[in-house]
Amino acid sequence: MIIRFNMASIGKCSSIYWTTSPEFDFPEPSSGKLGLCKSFGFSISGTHVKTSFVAPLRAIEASRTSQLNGKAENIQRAGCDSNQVLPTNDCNVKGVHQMSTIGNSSNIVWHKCSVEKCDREELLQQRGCVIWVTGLSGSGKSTLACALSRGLHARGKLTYILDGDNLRHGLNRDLSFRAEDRAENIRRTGEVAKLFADAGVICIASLISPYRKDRDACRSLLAEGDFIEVFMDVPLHVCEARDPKGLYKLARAGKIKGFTGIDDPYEPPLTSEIVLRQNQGLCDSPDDLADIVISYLDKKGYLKA
Ligand SMILES: Nc1ncnc2c1ncn2[C@@H]1O[C@H](COP(=O)(O)OS(=O)(=O)O)[C@@H](OP(=O)(O)O)[C@H]1O
Ligand SMILES: Nc1ncnc2c1ncn2[C@@H]1O[C@H](COP(=O)(O)OP(=O)(O)O)[C@@H](O)[C@H]1O
Repeated sequence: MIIRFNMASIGKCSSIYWTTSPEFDFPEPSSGKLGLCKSFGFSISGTHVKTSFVAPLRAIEASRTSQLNGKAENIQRAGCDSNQVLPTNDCNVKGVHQMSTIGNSSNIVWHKCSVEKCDREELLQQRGCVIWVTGLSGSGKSTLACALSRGLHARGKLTYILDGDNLRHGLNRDLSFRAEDRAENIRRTGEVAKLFADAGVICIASLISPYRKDRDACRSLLAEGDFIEVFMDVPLHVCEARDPKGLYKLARAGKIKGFTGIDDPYEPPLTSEIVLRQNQGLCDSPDDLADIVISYLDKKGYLKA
């Protein structure tokens, strides 16, 4: 396993690192692994013919409210009523545009396409969701995220990691570690994670995300069950003993202010879907921890369409 840390100052943040996936071998591609096509049967002159094509999909079925993430403010989308039947190719039905005001954006209209989340899921043979890994710095979030991505990849499942450290190199480079900026960091990441889930991807977000209300706000962006919170329940003294980047040492010495767990709060989840904690003072290996999460996904039906 090769993990290299390069300390950097990006935008308003200092002491952040790019997290590299431990190197791993990709399995040989096997035909049909991702199940691109669904087989449909039809008859020609009484002969049953099987054909394969990407399912044209549920235009007729119109939209499911779960995919509209209806909790995200009062968005009424053109032709998106859950009871309304849309013609196959008609993404924007004329005359039914519904203007909305969302945050500071007014006069905006939701554009819908007949290729939807479930169609992408059919293609990928998995269900899009967000695995939200939270915990103190050094609790093993990034390591778990990589092990999970590796384990799922080996099973032919498409994942993408949104790592807090990494996002602060780009999308979130303008944010500091003040509570408001952490909240904005989590909000943006939650929105991006939601898009990945909508794409049918199993999105693994790994951020300290110290505030319960910020994590809960991300949960509320997704359909019931699609936000899976994983709490790395590793005590501060263990994280501090690990201190792979030397940040706890700097925080104890007062050289980093507002460091989570030292002079900044961490609110543990109260009802997370999965808690990963030490057994009698010993941590399971990252692969064993990843297997716990993979079993959960399997049990809940996320590893098939
Ligand atoms: N003040 C302070 N507090 C906590 N962490 C700090 C701080 N300054 C820098 N770092 C480094 O930034 C990484 C955490 O970034 P996140 O985006 O996950 O943080 S947060 O969710 O906005 O709280 C975190 O990475 P991880 O160790 O992977 O958690 C640290 O390396
Ligand atoms: N399950 C584990 N058992 C033992 N050590 C671990 C485990 N997971 C991670 N570590 C080690 O703990 C340190 C912090 O892990 P990391 O994934 O960078 O945490 P975080 O992303 O939460 O800051 C690293 O040195 C890593 O090798």
